[in-house]
Amino acid sequence: MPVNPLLALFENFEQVSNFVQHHLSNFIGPHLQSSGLPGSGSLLSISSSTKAPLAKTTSSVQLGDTAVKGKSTTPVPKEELGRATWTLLHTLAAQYPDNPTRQQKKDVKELVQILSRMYPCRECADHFKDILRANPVQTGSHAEFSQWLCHVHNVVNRSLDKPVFPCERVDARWGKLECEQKACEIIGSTSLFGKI
Ligand SMILES: Cc1cc2nc3c(=O)[nH]c(=O)nc-3n(C[C@H](O)[C@H](O)[C@H](O)COP(=O)(O)OP(=O)(O)OC[C@H]3O[C@@H](n4cnc5c(N)ncnc54)[C@H](O)[C@@H]3O)c2cc1C
Repeated sequence: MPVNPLLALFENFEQVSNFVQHHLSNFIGPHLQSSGLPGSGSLLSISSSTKAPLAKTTSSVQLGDTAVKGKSTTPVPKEELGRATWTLLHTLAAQYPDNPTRQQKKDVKELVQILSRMYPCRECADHFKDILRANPVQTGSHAEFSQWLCHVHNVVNRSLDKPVFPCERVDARWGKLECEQKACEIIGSTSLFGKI
């Protein structure tokens, strides 16, 4: 029986997506979905355009023999993707421990490298690769990682003629998630599992 090439494409996409989700879940933990992000309307926000409309969805899209329910039909704008990605990275940095384990340092480095290869905006990914070459990721502690991230975000800001963010205020802008009983603590934290 002939194989539908679209099905093969979807299977590949699903594998990549699962891989990225697996890496991200190492940092965010299983409770992110039920938590709100703090500070999204913060006074320290330097952007005036944070309310991009969400991509439209349809209840059912016909693709050959396959019905894909609830999938987005509108491409995500570069700006929206950027805001979502920075939110993920800064929130992760806010939760990154003062004394990370070796595994956590390795994971965060890998995550950043994977982003620079797989970020779904080619121009941005290539730009980010150059930035990483000049600014290797700093993972020694919460302060190191969040300041490094603020710095590289500012490098991108400058290249886009956006205002530079004052990095001494990064902890005020990007707080930790509010979760009961340390439920948002990233997996592998020294306090939960001991040092690796
Ligand atoms: C890795 C990466 C590379 C990108 N490269 C490109 C590119 O080459 N070309 C392109 O057009 N777009 C690129 N983008 C998208 C771009 O950076 C913005 O996300 C997008 O233009 C939307 O900008 P924004 O003004 O809404 O705020 P964003 O830059 O998305 O920032 C979101 C919020 O973060 C806060 N913030 C801003 N700067 C900092 C900082 N330094 N530290 C901490 N918090 C801060 C502000 O409150 C701001 O509202 C890239 C995004 C990422 C994640």
